Amino acid sequence: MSSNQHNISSAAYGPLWRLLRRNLTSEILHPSRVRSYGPARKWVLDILIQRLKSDKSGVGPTAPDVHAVRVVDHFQYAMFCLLCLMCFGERLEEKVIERVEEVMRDVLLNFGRLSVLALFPRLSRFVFPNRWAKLYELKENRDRVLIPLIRGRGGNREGEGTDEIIAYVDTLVGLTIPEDGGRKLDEEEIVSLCSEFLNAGTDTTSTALQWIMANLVKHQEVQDKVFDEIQRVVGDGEEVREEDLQRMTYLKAVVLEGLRRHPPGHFVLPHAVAEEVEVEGFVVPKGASVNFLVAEMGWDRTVWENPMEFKPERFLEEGFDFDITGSREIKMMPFGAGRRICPGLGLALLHLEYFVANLVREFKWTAREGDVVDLSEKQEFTIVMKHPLWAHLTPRKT
Ligand code: HEM
Repeated sequence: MSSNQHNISSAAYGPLWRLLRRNLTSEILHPSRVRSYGPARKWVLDILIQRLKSDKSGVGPTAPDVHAVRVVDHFQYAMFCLLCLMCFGERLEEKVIERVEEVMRDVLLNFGRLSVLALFPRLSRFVFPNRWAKLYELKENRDRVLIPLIRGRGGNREGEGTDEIIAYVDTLVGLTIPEDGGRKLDEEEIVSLCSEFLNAGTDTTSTALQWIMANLVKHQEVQDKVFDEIQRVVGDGEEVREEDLQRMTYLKAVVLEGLRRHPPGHFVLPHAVAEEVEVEGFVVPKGASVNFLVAEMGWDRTVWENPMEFKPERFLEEGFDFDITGSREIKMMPFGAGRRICPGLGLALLHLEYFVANLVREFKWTAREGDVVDLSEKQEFTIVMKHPLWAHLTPRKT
């Protein structure tokens, strides 16, 4: 994630940022609200399973009954669907979702190239006119697809108390800013916050999901244990539901191990130092930009035994009360730590546990014939698999 995508919320850590963060965490990411999105999760799960089943791209002539699927695009689509629903409150048509996804992806893919414009706005207009043109084009495309969705919603909150979903957009349209004369957010600000919501939660979660599933393909014994736990807890139920996940400690350990071994971001967002401070003899001046080696922390040999191994059991050893928020101690911090910690942490963990459990319940995941799962990394918006996962998906229920 990058600071520029958070142009409102991270522009200044001040009253507006606090207001927006409180709105997001209490209105949308609060556990009770997240629970109300349960039917949406099931809807998206069904879409995902359907897409995985009907993807014939890997079926060879010798194995027509077994699917080998390149899973990453399906994961991304599923996470995006779910966040679109939370953002705009509607089960949008597939075509609309694809269009929104396309423009948002374009923004992400160009991000690295365009971030220099924010550093030297005046000079860069002469040096990089084409990049400025691209920036305006991206913004126009984004506005063209997001503004109708925002206006269509109308920002009413009448759904509260009924079955209708409260969407992030509704909460933003209803927001007033006391410190700024009680004004409302303008449309541009709302577009920007919706983009942040969609971007921050899609790639991070789908990347983590891919890494975890890759490890379950590579380590069949871990996948078997996840499946045994599902059978024990859910039996023949229709779906592993949010409430079932609370009783699945091995699954939780698998997700944590995935985030430790393959954090989607190797750094947090850049942070500016508010006051000059001395840390272990080093003076860090006011205004300096600092960051944290997130991945290195999770791989630290002085903290973790055989850190490069995928071994979920390590999280079970002490009775499973691992603190991923870093409020007691910091052994890993895939979501950051402190007041800027990822506000989507709870939602992300829920989505990862929910999809891993249901995907393992639906299919046995094995490597594509002749393939070895390659865990090399590549830097994109997040740290992705250099060679995306292809897996044979054998339905467990016949
Ligand atoms: C596995 C999934 C995810 C990971 C690993 C992750 C990680 C992070 C990290 C490292 C940060 C920066 C923290 C810092 O600067 O100290 C962050 C910020 C943020 N994340 Fe997440 N995130 C994930 C999912 C989500 C989801 C699902 C959402 C919401 C829908 C979300 C919303 C945000 C927002 C809005 C920020 C910016 C917060 C601010 O400006 O203070 N993230 N995330």
